[in-house]
Amino acid sequence: MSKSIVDHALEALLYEVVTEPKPGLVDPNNNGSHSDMDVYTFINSSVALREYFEQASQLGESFTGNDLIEMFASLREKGIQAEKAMFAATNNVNTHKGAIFSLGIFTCAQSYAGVHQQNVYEVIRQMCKGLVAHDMKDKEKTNKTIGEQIYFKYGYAGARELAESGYPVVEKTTLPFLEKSTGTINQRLLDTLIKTASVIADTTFIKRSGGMDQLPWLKKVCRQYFDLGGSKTAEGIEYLREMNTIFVEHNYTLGGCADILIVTIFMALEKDSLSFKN
Ligand SMILES: CC(C)(COP(=O)(O)OP(=O)(O)OC[C@H]1O[C@@H](n2cnc3c(N)ncnc32)[C@H](O[C@H]2O[C@H](COP(=O)(O)OP(=O)(O)OP(=O)(O)O)[C@@H](O)[C@H]2O)[C@@H]1O)[C@@H](O)C(=O)NCCC(=O)NCCS
Ligand SMILES: Nc1ncnc2[nH]cnc12
Repeated sequence: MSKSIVDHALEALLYEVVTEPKPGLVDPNNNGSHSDMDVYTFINSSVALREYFEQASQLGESFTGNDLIEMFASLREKGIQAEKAMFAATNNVNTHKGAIFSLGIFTCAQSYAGVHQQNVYEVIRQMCKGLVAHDMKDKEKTNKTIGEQIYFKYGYAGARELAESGYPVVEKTTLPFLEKSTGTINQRLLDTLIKTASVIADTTFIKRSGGMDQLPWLKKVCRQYFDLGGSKTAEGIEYLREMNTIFVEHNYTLGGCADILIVTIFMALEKDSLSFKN
C-alpha cells in the first residue's frame, strides 16, 4: 500500500528532528539553543499534529471552489487550532509553528494538485496570492510578531514571502540539491540543511542575532562547511559541532531553515527520491 500524504508529512517532521548534528537546532544528542525543548518534545508535537495534516490533506482533496485563496483561508483556521494542539502537547513550547504554516500549505496543495493534475508550486502561488500585503497592512499594530517586526523594519517578509512566491527555493534549489545528494539519509539531510541556510533569510536567526548583520557570517560558515567536504568528511562533521557551540554561545538558531528542510523532505518523500543513495 502506498503511503499517504499525511504519513509523509509526519515522517518529514520526524526525519528533520532526528538528523544530527544540527547547529543551534534540537537533535537527539543536543538541544542546541533551545533550553525549553528536546527531541521528545518534537515527537509529542509531531504526533499531536496528525489530525491537522489529515484536515489539510482532506481540504485539498475536497475543495471545489475556483479561488484557492479561500482554500488557504480555511487552512489557516485549521492552522490556528493546530497551534493550540501543539502548545497543549509541548507544555507551551513553540516547536512547530513555522512547520504548521509551511508544511500545512504543502500538504493541502499537494492533495489539491493530485486531484486536479496541477503543479504543486503553482497551486501554492494561487493559494497565497496577496498574502504579504494581506497580513502586513497594519504598521501601527501593537504586539507585532517577530515576523511582522522584521517586515516593518527591513522589508523582508520571511515565511510569508516564501509562501506567496510558491517556495522557489524548494522547487529550484533545496529539493534538486537533496535529490542529487548521495550518502546516508542523515548525511544528505545535513547537507541540505546547510545549503538551505546559505540561501534563505531565516527570521528566527535574524531575531536571535539581533538583525540582518550576521547573515553574511552565516553564509560564510555554510561555505566553509562545504569546503571541508560537508557531511561526508570527519572535518565537515566536526565543523558542524563547532558551529553548534558558537550558535549556543550566541543563542542563534535555524528554526526557519529547519522548516524549509521539512517541506523539502516532504516533497522528496512524495516523489520517492529519498532512499539511501551511494
Ligand atoms: C506566517 C507565520 C509563519 C507567522 O509568522 P510570524 O509573523 O509569527 O513570525 P515569523 O518569525 O515570520 O515566522 C514564524 C516561524 O516561521 C519559521 N520561519 C522563519 N523564517 C522562515 C523562513 N524564511 N521560511 C520558512 N519558515 C520560516 C520559524 O519557525 C521555526 O522557528 C520556531 C522556533 O523558534 P524560536 O525562536 O525558538 O521560537 P519562539 O518560542 O517564538 O522564541 P523564543 O522565546 O524561544 O526565542 C519553530 O516554530 C520553527 O518552526 C518562525 O518562528 C504563521 O505562523 C501565521 O500565519 N501565523 C498567524 C496565525 C496563523 O494564521 N496561524 C496558522 C498558520 S496555518
Ligand atoms: N529541530 C528543531 N529545533 C528547533 N526548532 C525547530 N523547528 C523545527 N525543527 C526544529
